[in-house]
Amino acid sequence: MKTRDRLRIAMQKSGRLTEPALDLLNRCGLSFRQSRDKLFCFGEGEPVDLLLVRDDDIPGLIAQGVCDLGIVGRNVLSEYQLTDGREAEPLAEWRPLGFGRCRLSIAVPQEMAYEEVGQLAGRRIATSYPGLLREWLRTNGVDAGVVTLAGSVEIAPRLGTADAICDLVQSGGTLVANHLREADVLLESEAVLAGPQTLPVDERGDMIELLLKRLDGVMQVRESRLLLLQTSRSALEAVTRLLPGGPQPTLLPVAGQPDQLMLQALCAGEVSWRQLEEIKKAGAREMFVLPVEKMLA
Ligand SMILES: Nc1ncnc2c1ncn2[C@@H]1O[C@H](COP(=O)(O)OP(=O)(O)OP(=O)(O)O)[C@@H](O)[C@H]1O
Ligand SMILES: O=P(O)(O)OC[C@H]1O[C@H](OP(=O)(O)OP(=O)(O)O)[C@H](O)[C@@H]1O
Ligand SMILES: [Mg+2]
Repeated sequence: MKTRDRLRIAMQKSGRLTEPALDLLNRCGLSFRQSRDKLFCFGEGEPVDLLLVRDDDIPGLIAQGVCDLGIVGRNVLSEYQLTDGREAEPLAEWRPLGFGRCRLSIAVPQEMAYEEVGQLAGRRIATSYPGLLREWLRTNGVDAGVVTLAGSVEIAPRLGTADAICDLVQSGGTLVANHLREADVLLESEAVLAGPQTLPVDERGDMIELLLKRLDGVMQVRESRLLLLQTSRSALEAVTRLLPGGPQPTLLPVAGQPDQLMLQALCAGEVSWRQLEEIKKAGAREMFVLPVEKMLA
């Protein structure tokens, strides 16, 4: 295949992962002009374009070299490796992306007793993930029937076409609505940045490295908060002891108030109202919690 000089990333055209994936790429400094047919988006600043496709097609497009990277659920990537991509070189999960979190689980009718996986022996399990299900049954030494369905898997037990299902669960609402309960978890999933094991040794490889660095920065600051407060020097020790984890705070003098200090601390996660109230009780005032937009260490 002719090598391309622009990086091409595959992502879901329309679905749960579309918005958060675009948002993440924007935060990495990438912006796109959408083409009229909406299948191809031309990157405006950097030489990075998007291909908008069904999520199921993403691993195959990477394996064929049509795209260099893809944003796809781990569930879809793993299923591909165990089925259509069995013969191909395995793809790599370059980064977990922290959205599209769900799990692939076995669910059984509410009235069915389920203590352990052995009870599935001889039963029929409906799923859209036959590769992952067969692999899990094999590692657990259970011989069960696998009924492959493209969708609406949760209705199969009621229709009598299966005894249990293996499907994605997030809140559990779909299971409850269908009188099913979660019995076992096969896979914890989230959206991942997928790509080949080895990066191309050209400008695209350099661009991928740059993108991974920006992505790491974005992921790091996403949860971070900058805490600003004022404290007297005498209360400094008590206030510092209560600060949420993170690097050492920075202290700045306050003009005209020699006994006062301005403290600036980067916190690894949310700062709750309760934490703020405790820090205030220890002697701090003028407190601000700010989201962090970009960070370059
Ligand atoms: N209820 C959920 N909550 C959170 N993430 C989910 C949920 N269901 C699925 N996901 C994740 O989001 C991915 C995309 O889900 P979506 O329902 O949009 O896919 P789809 O219907 O297969 O779309 P496509 O038309 O692209 O094939 C799933 O593969 C999974 O990784
Ligand atoms: O545990 P829950 O929060 O209910 O989420 C789980 C449901 O979400 C997904 O379906 P989706 O809503 O995308 O519908 P679809 O697969 O029928 O398009 C998945 O296939 C489950 O059915
Ligand atoms: Mg799909």
